[in-house]
Amino acid sequence: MASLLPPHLLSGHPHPPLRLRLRLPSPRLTTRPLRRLLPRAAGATLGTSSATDAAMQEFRRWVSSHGADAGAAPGAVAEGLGLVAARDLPRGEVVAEVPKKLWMDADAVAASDLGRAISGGGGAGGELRPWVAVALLLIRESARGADSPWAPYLAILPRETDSTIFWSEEELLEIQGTQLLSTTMGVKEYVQSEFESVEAEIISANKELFPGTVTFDDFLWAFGILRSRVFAELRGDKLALIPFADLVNHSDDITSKESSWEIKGKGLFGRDVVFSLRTPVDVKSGEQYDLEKSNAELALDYGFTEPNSSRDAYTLTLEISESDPFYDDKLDIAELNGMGETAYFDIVLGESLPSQMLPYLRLLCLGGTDAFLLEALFRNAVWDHLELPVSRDNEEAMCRVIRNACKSALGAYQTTVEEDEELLKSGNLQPRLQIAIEIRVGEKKVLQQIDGIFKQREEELDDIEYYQERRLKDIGLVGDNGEIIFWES
Ligand SMILES: C[S@@+](CC[C@H](N)C(=O)[O-])C[C@H]1O[C@@H](n2cnc3c(N)ncnc32)[C@H](O)[C@@H]1O
Repeated sequence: MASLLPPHLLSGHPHPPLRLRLRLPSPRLTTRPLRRLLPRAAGATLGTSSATDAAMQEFRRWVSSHGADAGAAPGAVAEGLGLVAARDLPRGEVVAEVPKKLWMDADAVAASDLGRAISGGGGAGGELRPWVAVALLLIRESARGADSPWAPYLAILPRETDSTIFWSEEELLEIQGTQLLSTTMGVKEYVQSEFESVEAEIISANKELFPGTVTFDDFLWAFGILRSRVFAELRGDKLALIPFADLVNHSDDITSKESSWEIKGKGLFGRDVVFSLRTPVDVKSGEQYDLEKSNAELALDYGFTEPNSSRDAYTLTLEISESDPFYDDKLDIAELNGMGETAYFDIVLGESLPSQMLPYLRLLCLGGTDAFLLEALFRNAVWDHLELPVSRDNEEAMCRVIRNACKSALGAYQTTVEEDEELLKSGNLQPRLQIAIEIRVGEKKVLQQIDGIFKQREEELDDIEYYQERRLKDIGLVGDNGEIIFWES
């Protein structure tokens, strides 16, 4: 999905070529100018998180008429719209109870004229990915304007968030060199390709459902809405937009991972399905996000970051090169240990390296006189050996390749950590610029941390105990202080 720059190759013999890929940005940005021709529900203001008073009133009425507003009501808050407690709510209190008929999900698609067109048309329509089907429902219902049963909800949806998928080319320049730019471009390319196929197979074949022109930006809007509002656990076929409950904002005070919602039966014989949301803490704010997300993921999905260093992360992508003379053996060993040809390691600021990273790296770098460890004879024990340093050559190659990769990745940023920190200190930054700076400074710090770990390792190369030494000790030929034990004496 993400576009990758050419791999970093470890050249020279006797070590095999090693491929270490850092996800880096595509050289050219291809953002399209924003253009919206799609009709919108009357009364909607489609600016960032701003709904008109009339639209809000209508939405409140709609929510209330379906009995969804249990303990809270929609209101304007610092993060745009949110759920505002109607009274003091103790922990565990129900704040929203949204009946199934309000959800925008696969069942709603199937019951709509869009669903009939998709299934009637046969072919690819019937195999639509759930998110694509719901995205089309959002666009179709927006096109119906006031006739749509979801009109009051559609009218309060933001036109865009600060997610990087909505950034202009100029704004994206602020994250030049970052992994986030690469991911953002990859996501947009993916959405573009999905759009091209639904445009050809569904949109242009059903002009009566999609009057006017549906643009890529409309489709990207729908994708952005889903990405930022769908509850993480409602994936795949269960994907659903739950109006009203999706007004819950993220609060970094909440550390509970407990799910604060459930889908349950209500009414006579429990036949009416509702989405019930509870407060996870004693306050009015709710929580819906995956707390494990890095700042880059928060920026991509929701358009904000958190000033918390444990959210600064960088993903190292390591890969067994197909041109490695030991490719088959290395792949076999990786697979036997639950890994594959490519491995992704998320490195978090202030945390140690993921435990599998060093063994995997040593495996990639294995060659020359160490290649005997790749023989079938060692297959069951080799991973244990890789957990510890194998040889000076191997350990040195591993440090060199990682440090070169860090150096090259760090060279792609336009600013230094110090410059970014100065900018952050100066304050009063536009939200997107603030996000951009926090992301790029965070990534650089993680890269510097990785480089530092391997620099220190390089300095210790002469003092490390390697495989041969451990082996000699194991079989009693070397004493604990490294002296050779002669049985003749
Ligand atoms: C599920 S929606 C919540 C409702 C949203 N505030 C609205 O106006 O429609 C998630 C979006 O709310 C905003 N948001 C939520 N929590 C936030 C926070 N802690 N800081 C900044 N923006 C936040 C972001 O735009 C995010 O994409």
